[in-house]
Amino acid sequence: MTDKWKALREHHAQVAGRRILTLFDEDPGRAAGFSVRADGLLFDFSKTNIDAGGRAALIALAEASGLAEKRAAMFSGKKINETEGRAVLHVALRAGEAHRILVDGRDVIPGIAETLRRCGAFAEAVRSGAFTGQGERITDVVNIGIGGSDLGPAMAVLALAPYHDGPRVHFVSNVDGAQVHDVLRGLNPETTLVIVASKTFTTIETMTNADTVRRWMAGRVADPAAQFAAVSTAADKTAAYGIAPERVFGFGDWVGGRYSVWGPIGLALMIAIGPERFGEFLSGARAMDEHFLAAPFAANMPVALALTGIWHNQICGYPTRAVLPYEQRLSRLPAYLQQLEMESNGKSVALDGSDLTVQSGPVVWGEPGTNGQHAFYQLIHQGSRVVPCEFIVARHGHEPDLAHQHLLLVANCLAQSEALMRGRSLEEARALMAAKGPEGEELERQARHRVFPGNRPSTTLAMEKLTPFTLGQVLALYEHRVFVEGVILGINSWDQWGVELGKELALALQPILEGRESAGGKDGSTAALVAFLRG
Ligand SMILES: O=P(O)(O)OC[C@H]1O[C@](O)(CO)[C@@H](O)[C@@H]1O
Repeated sequence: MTDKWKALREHHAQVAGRRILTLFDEDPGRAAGFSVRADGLLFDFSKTNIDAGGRAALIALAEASGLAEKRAAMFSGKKINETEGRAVLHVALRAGEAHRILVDGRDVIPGIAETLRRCGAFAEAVRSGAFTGQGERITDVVNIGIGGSDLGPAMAVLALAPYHDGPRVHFVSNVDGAQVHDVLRGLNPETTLVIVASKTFTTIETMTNADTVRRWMAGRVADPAAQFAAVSTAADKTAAYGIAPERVFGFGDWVGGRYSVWGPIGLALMIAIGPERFGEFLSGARAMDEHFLAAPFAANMPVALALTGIWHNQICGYPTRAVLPYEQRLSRLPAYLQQLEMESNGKSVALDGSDLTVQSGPVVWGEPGTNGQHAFYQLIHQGSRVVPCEFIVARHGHEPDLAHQHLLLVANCLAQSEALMRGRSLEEARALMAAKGPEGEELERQARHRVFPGNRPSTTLAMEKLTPFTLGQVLALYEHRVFVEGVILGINSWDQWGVELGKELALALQPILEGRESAGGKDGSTAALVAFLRG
């Protein structure tokens, strides 16, 4: 463990248990001092136990990790994905044509621009009815993909529902046939466009679902392949699958699946909201990239979000963090962030192959408010574990005639972070109960149940309104947060070897479940479950 980590731990030992509220008494300017603004976004981390000394120690840790150099390396196309020998260039997908980024001596920007133009033209053709498949205007689009080839576009289509003016868009990801069955029910094969989205074009769930949908279509249309498009890095495999090259949209292996919504994996979103709005989504991300590159660490939003994460997880030892959007249309954001954060930073081996000496990245979970308030907030307020909460809220909704409901939503969001910090003391609980009647031991017993320990940290990310631009900003903010945390932990955030073993074992279990092979070599539990579940 380096001196910087030790310094942080020592600082934490001195301030642990201190009431966050006292920091506001000591520093009336705390709310402004411990928040960061960027292009209309406000990130407030003042309701945490980070003080000036803690922030300085966190920034020193970030500086010592080589963050500035690694950030420059990522943006310039260096092969920072060391275990796979790849550059990491999702930022190139939104950089704009004025840039030049070399990978293996070749500028990747012209290819990206060309693919974006092709996607835009195809999306427009589908939206306008110029693309008719085999006869009729497309009414429904089915995106088949999983992980990064599903979560990004599925989350964003939902988030940007007010801008949705294209055909209906559906998503199939799970190998559970129930999902594809339910999605296809009610769709007309003659007016359905299928997008097979898979970076590798080998993922078993996606290819199995694609086969199922192709069979469904073949029952009604002469040439199902004419209504299939593909998004993939594997042009040879999409061709072998029979998808015409003019409907295949590629991207480089330097875009990780969970970072790929900005390119052709976003095609379903582009069809839903149109290329122009999609361009605004990219502009929002680009604005966050520029901020991330230019702002000093102390005023840098992704750095502040990441350092708050490091403080809570690796220093305070809180093993999870909750993402709580007070925005129903962001209901898939926690799932999206689960993949982004946990597939990126859920690793306990450092870049040099040694074991990490600190905790790997945290468990990320969440649900939109106010729904979560009526489900799991009980534990957040009174459970024995501390869960740092990340609130997300917008000043305005999209429904002016329901502004009173939006105001209630905002009030709830602010009330929760206030309640988490402030809590309710035993004395306050006693006074509350005394007014209701019980006395003596009964009053004491009842009061204890109504105590809130408080002093529970939270952050709030606030925006004007959830638009394509602000959604782009928010997603890029979280991407860069993951990057900064990964650099500080000294891990490779860009691979995902941890998903491989289960895939291999599932393949080996198929013939056993079919009864073609014996469960002989399996452990007792797996063999018994096979016996129970076999056909
Ligand atoms: O786009 P593909 O190649 O089908 O992969 C889907 C997902 O599977 C994973 O590789 C994990 O299994 C993710 O990283 C990825 O987003």
